[in-house]
Amino acid sequence: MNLNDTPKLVDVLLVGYGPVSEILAVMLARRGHSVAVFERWSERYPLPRAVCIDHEIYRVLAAIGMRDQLPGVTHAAPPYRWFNAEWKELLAIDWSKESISGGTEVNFVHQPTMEAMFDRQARKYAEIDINLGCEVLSVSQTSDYAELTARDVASGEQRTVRGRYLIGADGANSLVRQAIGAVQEDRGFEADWLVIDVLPHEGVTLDVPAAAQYCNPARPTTIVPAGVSEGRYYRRWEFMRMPHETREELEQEATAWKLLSPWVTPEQGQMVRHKLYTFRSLIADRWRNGRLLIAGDAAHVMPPFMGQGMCAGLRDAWNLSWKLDLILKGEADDALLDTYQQERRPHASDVVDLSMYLGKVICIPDAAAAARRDQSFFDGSVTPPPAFPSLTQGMLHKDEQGRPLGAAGLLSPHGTIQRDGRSGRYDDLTGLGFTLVLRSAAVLDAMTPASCVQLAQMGVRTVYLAEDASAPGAFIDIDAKFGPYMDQHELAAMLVRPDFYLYGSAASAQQIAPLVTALAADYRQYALKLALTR
Ligand SMILES: O=C(O)/C=C/c1cccc(O)c1
Repeated sequence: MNLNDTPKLVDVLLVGYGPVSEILAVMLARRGHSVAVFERWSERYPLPRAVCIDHEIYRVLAAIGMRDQLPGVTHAAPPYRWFNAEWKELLAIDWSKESISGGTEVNFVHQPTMEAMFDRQARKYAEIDINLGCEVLSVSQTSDYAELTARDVASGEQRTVRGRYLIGADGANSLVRQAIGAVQEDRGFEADWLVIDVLPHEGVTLDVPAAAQYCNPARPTTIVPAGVSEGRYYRRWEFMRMPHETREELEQEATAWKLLSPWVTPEQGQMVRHKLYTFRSLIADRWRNGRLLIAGDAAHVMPPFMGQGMCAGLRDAWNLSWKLDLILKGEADDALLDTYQQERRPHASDVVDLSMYLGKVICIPDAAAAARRDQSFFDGSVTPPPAFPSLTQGMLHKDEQGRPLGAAGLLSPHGTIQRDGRSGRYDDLTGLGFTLVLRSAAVLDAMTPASCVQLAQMGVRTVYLAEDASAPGAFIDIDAKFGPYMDQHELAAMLVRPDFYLYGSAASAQQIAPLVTALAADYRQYALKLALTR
């Protein structure tokens, strides 16, 4: 394009090309929407940052076309254990246990390898126009479009592009966040840590804890896997900067090897990176202004101890994608996008708090304070960590005070099923729209004809658990993911949204009619015409 062309109009402009942007581009393109991405750097960021994806994100990535690639770039997490200076366990988070989505709670990834996979996926779509080496200089909007001006870093040439929406996934120093007038709320966590990744030499097995926080006040230390690439398993260490140390001292390669020496030596492995990061806790007060939105680190930054930094950003993308899809197709009102911040901000905020809780456990460089912490864990007087959040606001079945009713806002389960003579993952066999999942055929039989008609008009499919999957809508819960979940939450029915969260639930067949009526009211409020089919 040269300078004098009329600015091109695409569906969505994306600023930044990290994992959130890559995945959002794929999510939109696979629904046929045009996307233009602008990224200042012409090379991918070479250093791994995140190392974790949780079960929900694994399910999302599988659902958007990467199911077959994921096993090659992830590995199951071991239990995540927290120790004091004497290696007595303070806290254990079982990341290895079976999750409601199937597979372990957490998987470890080598971020550059996973991002290369995301990039390959994005480049399969003609709908995605990737502009690397193009720095976004300014962002603006009118009532009809969003606009950005970008400068080709190599040639200096500038161009202006328009999109119906513009998403800033442009990192912690987001230009788009400034453009929407958002202010970062600082939750007050700040600590410098040296982050080191090591690739053990071939054939070397290191004698190190599988995944641990070593809460030694003399040197708080993280020891975790760092993913797999081409069959080689990486490891990560993180060392907190002590009050008497300078950042420069800590960042020396010699210092890094000295800190690693109890665990690994140059004879055993290659140090592939070492970099000092300041872990902080920030959340933007505003995630949307008209056609401009932010996602990922632009909207929230958290300490890494819960492994949720990238997951939170990918959740933003997933939440945005089904709403943007409907709006861009003319099947929902733009007001649906208001539910993005309503849903994602409180969730991300709780994850920031949870990450800070963990950060405050380990970031104690004072021996007396650490002894008090240890004692509080041993005598049980410690405040337990907050629970992992669900959705609490937005497009959910709520009471008159705006509180979620029943199981509304929980993440739904996922598993292997049999349906229509085929066995496979539920998402692959059932599709991704609004779906009413019933506990049994008896619940289906007890539904009112009016509810069945309303559901059909809204494009909501109905499926039910059965012993025999020959009837339409019947499926066999092969690995017992759905039945036990529904029994645990006492659900006769759960109404699942396109992003796998429960819009609402019914404890009995009789409660399905008000649930369906509530969904119909939300359909009217957001002018939803038809639910997604795939
Ligand atoms: O994936 C991330 O962003 C961070 C992962 C992680 C996991 C465990 C301990 C840490 O300090 C970081």
